[in-house]
Amino acid sequence: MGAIGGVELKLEKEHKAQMPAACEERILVLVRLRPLSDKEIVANEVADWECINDNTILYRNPLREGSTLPSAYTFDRVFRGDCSTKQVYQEGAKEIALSVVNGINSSIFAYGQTSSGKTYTMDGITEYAVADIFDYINRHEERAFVLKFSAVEIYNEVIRDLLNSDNTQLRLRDDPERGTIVEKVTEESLKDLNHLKELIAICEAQRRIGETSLNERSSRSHQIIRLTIESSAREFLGKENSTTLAASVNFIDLAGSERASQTLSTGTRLKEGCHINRSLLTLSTVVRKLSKGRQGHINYRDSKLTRILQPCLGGNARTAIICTLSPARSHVEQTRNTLLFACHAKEVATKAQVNVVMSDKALVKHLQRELARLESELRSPVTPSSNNDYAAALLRKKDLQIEKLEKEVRELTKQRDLARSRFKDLLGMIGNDQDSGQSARIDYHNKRAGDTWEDGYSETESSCLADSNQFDKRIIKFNPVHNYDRERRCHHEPLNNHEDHSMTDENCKEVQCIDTDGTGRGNNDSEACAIPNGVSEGQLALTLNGYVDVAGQETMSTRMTGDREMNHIQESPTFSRGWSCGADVMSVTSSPYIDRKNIESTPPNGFEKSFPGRPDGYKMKIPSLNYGAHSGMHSRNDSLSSLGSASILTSADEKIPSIHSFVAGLKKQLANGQVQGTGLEAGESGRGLDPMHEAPGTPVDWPLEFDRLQRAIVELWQACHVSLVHRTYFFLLFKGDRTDSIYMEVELRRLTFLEETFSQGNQAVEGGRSLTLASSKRALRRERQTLAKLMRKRFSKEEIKDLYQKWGIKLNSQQRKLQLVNQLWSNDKNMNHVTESAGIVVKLIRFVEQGRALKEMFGLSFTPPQSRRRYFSLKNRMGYLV
Ligand SMILES: Nc1ncnc2c1ncn2[C@@H]1O[C@H](COP(=O)(O)OP(=O)(O)OP(=O)(O)O)[C@@H](O)[C@H]1O
Repeated sequence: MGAIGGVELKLEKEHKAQMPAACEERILVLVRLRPLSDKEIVANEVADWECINDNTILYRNPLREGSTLPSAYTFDRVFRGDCSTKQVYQEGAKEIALSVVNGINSSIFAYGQTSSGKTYTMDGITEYAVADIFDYINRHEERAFVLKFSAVEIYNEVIRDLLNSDNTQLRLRDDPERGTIVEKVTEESLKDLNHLKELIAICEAQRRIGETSLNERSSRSHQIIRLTIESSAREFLGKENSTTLAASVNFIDLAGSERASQTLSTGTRLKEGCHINRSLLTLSTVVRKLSKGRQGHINYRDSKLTRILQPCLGGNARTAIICTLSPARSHVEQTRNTLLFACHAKEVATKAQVNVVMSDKALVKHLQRELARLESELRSPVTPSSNNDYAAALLRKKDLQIEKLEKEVRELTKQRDLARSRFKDLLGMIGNDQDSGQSARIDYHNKRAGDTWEDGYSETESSCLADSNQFDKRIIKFNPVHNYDRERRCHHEPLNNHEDHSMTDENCKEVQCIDTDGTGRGNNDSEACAIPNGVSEGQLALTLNGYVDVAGQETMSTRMTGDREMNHIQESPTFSRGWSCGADVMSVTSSPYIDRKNIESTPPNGFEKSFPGRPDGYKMKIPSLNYGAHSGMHSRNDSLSSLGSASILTSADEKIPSIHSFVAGLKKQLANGQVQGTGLEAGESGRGLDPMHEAPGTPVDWPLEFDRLQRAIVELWQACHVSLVHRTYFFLLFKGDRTDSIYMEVELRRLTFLEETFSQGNQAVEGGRSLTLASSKRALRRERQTLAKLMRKRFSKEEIKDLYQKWGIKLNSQQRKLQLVNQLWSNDKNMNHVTESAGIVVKLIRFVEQGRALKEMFGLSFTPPQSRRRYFSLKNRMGYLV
């Protein structure tokens, strides 16, 4: 709907009936096979393609029988070589083209390899369509029409006005209402059909054409002819209730994809060919991505062509694509590429709307009416209306959430008190131990390399594990719009050259317009990595770091800043919570479910301003976990905690509210209708209200979503070569509790970022350390070796034998333990395998799950973890620690 200022506009009945507003439909895909050309006949070319009916084209090549490539392709309509352009128009493109007279944007474009017949087809289609448009105009005298004509070409990524003989380069501009527009393009008012023919002749004369060995008159540019039609009912002209239908039809004759080896291009032709192929490549990438749904970043901005065509590809337009083919055997590869493009295109949906422009008067009138309605609603708030009902329902929902939060607060307070009393007991016992001459203080940092823990886990092993997780200890920038459902790339495969936009002229020579294996990606996803407005890098930064409970000091990992502060052990036994950290996490982690626009318009933490109150003097000091190769100081807990605790980096003096004040403030805001995104003002539900349970987009069907997230994470672990210990730890801690969603999303984003970074061949440099795919692989290999060494210590001979049998390892084979460990976590698709692997790793490293306490290492919890060491040494005396 052509909305002006967000106002819904009324349509004239006649037009509304013909095309309901916002109608989603697939792109119409037509395929036109041309006959063999004279040149091809002379060269004794064979026609390998045949249209076997109106919808199917078949590849018949006796030499290729048994080939795994598809031989039949089905489309909305296919046209044989002897079909005329008029037939293609009448039976294919006409309906779409003529939508324009009803106020619906439409586009017809021809796509195909060089010399396949695009210009031949589009010339005819344009002429027939315009003739029909004039015919329509003549038959509808009750309406006044204004026609405007413009034409541009994109030549070597430069836009030129085809109605203007000077070579001025036109620029593209993004208009908030009209989308991408070509600035300063000439628009001629059309008088009649003859005038139009004259203008088309001018365009033809201006367009860049060159000779190649495949086509004497090869179009070296993409041509876009645009006809804009506005119409109003004469009866209402100049009156208040006058409305205008306004739409454009684009006739687009693309330059043809080409292989330099076939066109024998050199010099200028070769350069043109490179530009042509490059922009067609972007077009095919956009179409391919759109064909898989609109998730993720669509790289329209990678070429001028796709920027201009954006509305035709998934926007407000009806679109028909005519794919032209040569039947010649020598072109089979290009023909297949075109058909592949056509297959993707037929999956792309657009959402055309009737575009209605109101006269200023009508608009003012409409706005006045709207204002009056809103005022009257405001004056009588008790009057039941759908809005009020909605608001009431929303408030009820929020009340329930608050109740739930309060319950949680009570529960957490209880846990905190319990922890405090445990802590006191512990201190008492430490005192006793010290009195008796046995220091219970665990000075991890003074442990020497090679020391062995009482559970037999040596420092060397520990350091290996820690080392393998170095990358966990870096700062990660979130990618707020990245969709983790997007297709996974295999890091072992080379990046698809076809999508390397930095290709040289040399490799351009053989570039094909289609990404045939579908694994390629646009190279310009940088935008997707942007940090949402209003979110500081600090807030977005995660540092994966550890938690160490040292000598009975209560510390929290929820604010790992990675700075010097962490080098200290918290002096005071004050127990603190990381609520503001949690709130930050929400603001970041909720984003996979919301679109970029929402992210950008939503403050990272709607509550920060209202709850400034972390108690003065709050300072969390967390012992540094030194993983450095030189330190030689690794503790068991160091390594364990390094494996994946994710916490948000916030500024050291940030204020953290208590949960009570948070809830109280929340209630107050709700009562005042101030809470952002409560839906009262924007019609959206609960954004930012309860970060734990109502994170925007937190799925209703959590078990299903949990399963999906878990699988995505497991796959990414595998793709990023993440430490097995980390995987195990995470996997066992997060078992489907609804509140796990936060941790899972944090992890998912961390991994998505890593994968993205690795796939681009970049290194993640965080916390002063660099991490590459290769270094992760190496670290993982070392970790597997370390785990293999632990096999003997953790399992009995019989158990090991059973494991070998179960995992299909020959009892007399070499390096059996390593073979076994190499199999662990190797199948990211099989959750049974994953569970079994986790079970073995857990035993190897002797983790004991401690529920919430350990979850804290991943960033959010209010319960202090117990020291493993203390657990072992004191458990007999302190049953409640178990
Ligand atoms: N369906 C058809 N029937 C008869 N001749 C055709 C047909 N399609 C194309 N031709 C002829 O094939 C030749 C190449 O066609 P055209 O120039 O339209 O190809 P193109 O795809 O636009 O090429 P390029 O991308 O190089 O501009 C022309 O001589 C044209 O007349």
